[in-house]
Amino acid sequence: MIILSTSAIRRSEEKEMARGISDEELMERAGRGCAERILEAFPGKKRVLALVGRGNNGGDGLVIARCLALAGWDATVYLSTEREGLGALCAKKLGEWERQGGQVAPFGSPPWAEVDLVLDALLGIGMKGELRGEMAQLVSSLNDERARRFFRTVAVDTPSGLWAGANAASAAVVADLTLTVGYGKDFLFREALSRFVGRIEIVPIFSGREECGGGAEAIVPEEVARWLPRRSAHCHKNQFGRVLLLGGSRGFTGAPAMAASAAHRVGAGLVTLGVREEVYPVVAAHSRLETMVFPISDESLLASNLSRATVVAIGPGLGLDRAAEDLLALLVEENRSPAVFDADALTLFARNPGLLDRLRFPAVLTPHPGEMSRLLGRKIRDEEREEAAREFVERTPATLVLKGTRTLVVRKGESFWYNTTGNPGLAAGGSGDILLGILAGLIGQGIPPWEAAKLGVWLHGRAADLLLQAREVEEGILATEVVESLAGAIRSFRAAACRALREREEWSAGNLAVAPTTSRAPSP
Ligand SMILES: NC(=O)C1=CN([C@@H]2O[C@H](COP(=O)(O)OP(=O)(O)OC[C@H]3O[C@@H](n4cnc5c(N)ncnc54)[C@H](O)[C@@H]3O)[C@@H](O)[C@H]2O)[C@@H](O)CC1
Ligand SMILES: [K+]
Repeated sequence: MIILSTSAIRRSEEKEMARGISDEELMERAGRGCAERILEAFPGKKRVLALVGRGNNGGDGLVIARCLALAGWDATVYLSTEREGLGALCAKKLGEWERQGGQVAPFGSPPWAEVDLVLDALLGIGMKGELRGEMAQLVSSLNDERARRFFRTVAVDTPSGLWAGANAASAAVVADLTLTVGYGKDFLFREALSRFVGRIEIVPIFSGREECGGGAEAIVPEEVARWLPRRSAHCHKNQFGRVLLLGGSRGFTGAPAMAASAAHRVGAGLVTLGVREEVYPVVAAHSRLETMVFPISDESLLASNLSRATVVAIGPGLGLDRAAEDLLALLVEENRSPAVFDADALTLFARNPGLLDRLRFPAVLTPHPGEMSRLLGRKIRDEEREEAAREFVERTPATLVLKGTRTLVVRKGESFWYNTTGNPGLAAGGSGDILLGILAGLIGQGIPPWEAAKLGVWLHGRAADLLLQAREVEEGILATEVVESLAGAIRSFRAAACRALREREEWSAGNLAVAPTTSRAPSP
């Protein structure tokens, strides 16, 4: 899904209106689409407080509140301004809300107590400059209350206070989830602003499609669904690849086994794991029974596994000694299948950059910011991620997966692709090993590395998001649990693809122009 500037999004809105779609219908599409995603992300009946601003962002918030109330949630609206100050469409949606029996909290005192979720529909892309006046105070209270009452905040379109000129020190809403409307908005994907934005979902509202963005794309489920097609009933294990994983040394016995589990769980046909002799018995004993473990020191086993592999992944717990260097050099010379490089393999490339130039097979490199800094020989700040990534891929045909809150996938001549899934629960040991295994498992099945990289980072984050949804705390999400959540992640991109089809069918049937007529008071 393309990522655009605010002004380009405004132009898309104008084009849609030129097709005969009113601004009210766009608001209904936006509000209903957001509500559906909120109901999915926060299961069970919740208490929601919708903070409503004067413009169309506030109008979106009122449509969302209406939909949530109709779904049985306990919804309350708080207006950030006196009623006379509301824009026309926002005032109309407020009228619909009240006719439905919706509650409006008294002006001046937002009822923070006893809410599970706060909806930030104060300001969207109509925001100009840094926050001012009472709005700045309201946003600051919201952030303080979130910190002490532990509710979740969902931002509608943008976290209020963020705009193209914002920086990490700007006054803005801190959201757990941002539901952005239409297309991605460029500033939302900046790593330095990710602490405000949280997870991003894009809620499509335009029937037409912009062909060309500003050189950046968001990885969204309805698109990644294409890259892992349904299996034919007539299939056998060799069609799903032979993954060869190499790593594991003293003190690092879990990493390669976790990577192997992840490869299995995304559907790899066969997974072979080569580890150092000194840890071979330990890794063989605690790996999954499905994984075939062998000691790398057995040269004939290594050679035969290398020749038969449909993908090789190397790095987790590999070590940085002479033996690790030799293994990497051997791989670079002998391998002809696609390969994924992570962890110690990246540090070894940083020490010996000439090796990277000798790759004669498709490669994916998955550095975290520290490893990226090592590869480029200088420290990379959040603001420099894109520039550094571009500089790196100019030198090599490899696909680069630059990890971060907004993991970036890029290769020479292509747009930047930003991941939209994942949560702070992934900030724990083992996450990178799981991602490596996912990527290897997908590539091994014949998915081209460039697509597999985008699909893989999405799946990895989504698996963690499903865990967070079920546990409601980020703390203590284990990498092994993320592996077991991968089936749910696969199901969820298929469900999203179905939803995208249904939304388009509803729009073309033209049944969203007005609010539902069913008058039903929200639950008390
Ligand atoms: N662009 C589109 O295609 C669509 C936009 N929609 C919604 O409409 C929003 C844009 O609506 P509007 O243009 O009405 O603008 P907003 O609702 O984002 O905000 C406009 C108001 O914000 C106030 N404001 C601006 N800068 C401020 C500052 N620095 N400090 C304090 N207050 C400030 C002004 O009083 C202005 O009236 C989008 O973000 C989205 O939520 C949707 O309804 C559907 C379609
Ligand atoms: K907002």
